[in-house]
Amino acid sequence: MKLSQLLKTLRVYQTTKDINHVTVTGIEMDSRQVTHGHLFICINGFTVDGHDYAKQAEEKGAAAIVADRPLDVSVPVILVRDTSRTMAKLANAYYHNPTQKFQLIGITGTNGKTSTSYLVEAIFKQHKDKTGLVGTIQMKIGDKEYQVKNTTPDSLFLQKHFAEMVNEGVDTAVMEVSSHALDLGRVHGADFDIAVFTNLSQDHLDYHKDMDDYLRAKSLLFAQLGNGYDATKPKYGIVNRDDPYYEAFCNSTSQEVLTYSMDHKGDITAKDVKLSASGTTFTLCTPSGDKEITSPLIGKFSVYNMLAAASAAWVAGVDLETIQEALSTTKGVSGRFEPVLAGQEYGVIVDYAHTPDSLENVLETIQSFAKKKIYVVVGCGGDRDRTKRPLMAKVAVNYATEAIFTSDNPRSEDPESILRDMESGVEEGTFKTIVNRKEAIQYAIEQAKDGDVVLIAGKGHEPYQEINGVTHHFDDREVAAECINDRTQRSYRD
Ligand SMILES: CC(=O)N[C@H]1[C@@H](OP(=O)(O)OP(=O)(O)OC[C@H]2O[C@@H](n3ccc(=O)[nH]c3=O)[C@H](O)[C@@H]2O)O[C@H](CO)[C@@H](O)[C@@H]1O[C@H](C)C(=O)N[C@@H](C)C(=O)N[C@H](CCC(=O)O)C(=O)O
Ligand SMILES: Nc1ncnc2c1ncn2[C@@H]1O[C@H](COP(=O)(O)OP(=O)(O)OP(=O)(O)O)[C@@H](O)[C@H]1O
Ligand SMILES: N[C@H](CCC[C@H](N)C(=O)O)C(=O)O
Ligand SMILES: [Mg+2]
Repeated sequence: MKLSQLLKTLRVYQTTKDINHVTVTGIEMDSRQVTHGHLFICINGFTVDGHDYAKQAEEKGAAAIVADRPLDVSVPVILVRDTSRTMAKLANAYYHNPTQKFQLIGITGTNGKTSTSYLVEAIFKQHKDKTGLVGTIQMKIGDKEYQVKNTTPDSLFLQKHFAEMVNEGVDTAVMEVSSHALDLGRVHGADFDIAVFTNLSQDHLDYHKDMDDYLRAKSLLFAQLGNGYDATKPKYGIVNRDDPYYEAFCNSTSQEVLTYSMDHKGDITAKDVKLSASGTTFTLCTPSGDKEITSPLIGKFSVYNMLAAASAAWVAGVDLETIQEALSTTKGVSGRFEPVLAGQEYGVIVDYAHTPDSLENVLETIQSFAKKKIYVVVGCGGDRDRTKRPLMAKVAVNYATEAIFTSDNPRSEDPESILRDMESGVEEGTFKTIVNRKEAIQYAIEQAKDGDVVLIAGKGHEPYQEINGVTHHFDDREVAAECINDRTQRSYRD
């Protein structure tokens, strides 16, 4: 593509050299990936400054470089104010505005994004759409799966894969939109048709200054709904009416908003909700009629996720029978309230709860059906929100018969000091600390008796544990199954 053509998408920029004859063969933000003819964009990151790699990009064949300051290179430099946002604009233009060519549903909120996204995917699959999905666990185009590093990847990765979705004939894509992504402009230029808000509670206060700042970032998804695109195309915001922050989301968009609710009046609601250890039934009430839903998903929070997904589908025009069929047959997502079944007589559940609110939701659910004792194995991630640590510890102690504090992903932090932060939220003598996660899981499983439940929280689907910058293979489900089998074998021998 001619660079001058690509730059038409920017209003304010300067070039250090004539660019009329420059053609670019791709856009790259990582100098190590640059090949001949690429346009290299310098991003000032959290770890290093991409401007320091401009020379390397030139040596590797970059045809031009986008920067926010003059550089000592001989290829043309395009000077802009904000290279991150410019990258989103350029990527969008380079891949020919892919998100205008299919329906895009964005989901934001503290908890439930991944769970809701798979429900949305299931409904649109049932509707015979070809689907795309971007989120914490993976990216999918149809049934093809791709690994992702971030819940919401950078704009370059996103636009490139949105273009692939167009080529693969995707009709509807659903994606999780993290607060980091919104704040850093990773979804800048993505043309969302429907924006869904699940809920807001404390998380990520390492990155965001305070809850107001976190809310501001989250609400950007609603703020960008329909901005700068074809005004005749309907856009909708979908908001959880029962969340204390619902008004802020309603007020963040100029588009029409629909609410879903269990406890208030809403456009889409759930009535006669029956929760049990084996699943959930409720009546889905919509402006176009009611449907009985019988779902294998467990817990009140799952009803919220189903309401959010049903609302997005309903507003997109999916018929109620299709929504009913999909919700009734869709099983849980990997690592979300996932039972470990190894023939034991006590329950073992692996769950991705890593915030105070999600931990409380999951424990409330377990408490409602647990016949006897509840053991909770939980830790908190290193290099992340420290202030949620004592709160998570408190929730665990409040609900558990025995709470076992352990390591999650300590990352670069000292595991012991993360545990001290957790312990500061609870009284001495109300918990046990076992730093090694495997030993903590083993301990809980050894205690459990017939009818008890062991919750292993925080890591869900993650197949690794990051300790001191090194990533080791570690899967809570595998470790739990090993511990159960080990105990069973010993009991045969005794
Ligand atoms: C804090 C944060 O968001 N960091 C993201 C950021 O990394 P960074 O700023 O450290 O990047 P950097 O290493 O400083 O590099 C800066 C620039 O120099 C370039 N570079 C670097 C080295 C080199 O040799 N040559 C070169 O050109 C890099 O390609 C980059 O363009 O940019 C990277 C590329 O897009 C991201 O993968 C990375 O996410 C890291 C892995 C991360 O953990 N992010 C978390 C906090 C996050 O974003 N989480 C949310 C989910 C939260 C939720 O649960 O809701 C998410 O959406 O994933
Ligand atoms: N609607 C909900 N409200 C509260 N907690 C929920 C809800 N849905 C799921 N959870 C709990 O939160 C955990 C994480 O769920 P999920 O992965 O769907 O959230 P997420 O928003 O994608 O999280 P992340 O920000 O880490 O990507 C689940 O394992 C469950 O414990
Ligand atoms: N998306 C979340 C994942 C947390 C998972 C938990 N296991 C941890 O490592 O803290 C985050 O980046 O905060
Ligand atoms: Mg997620």
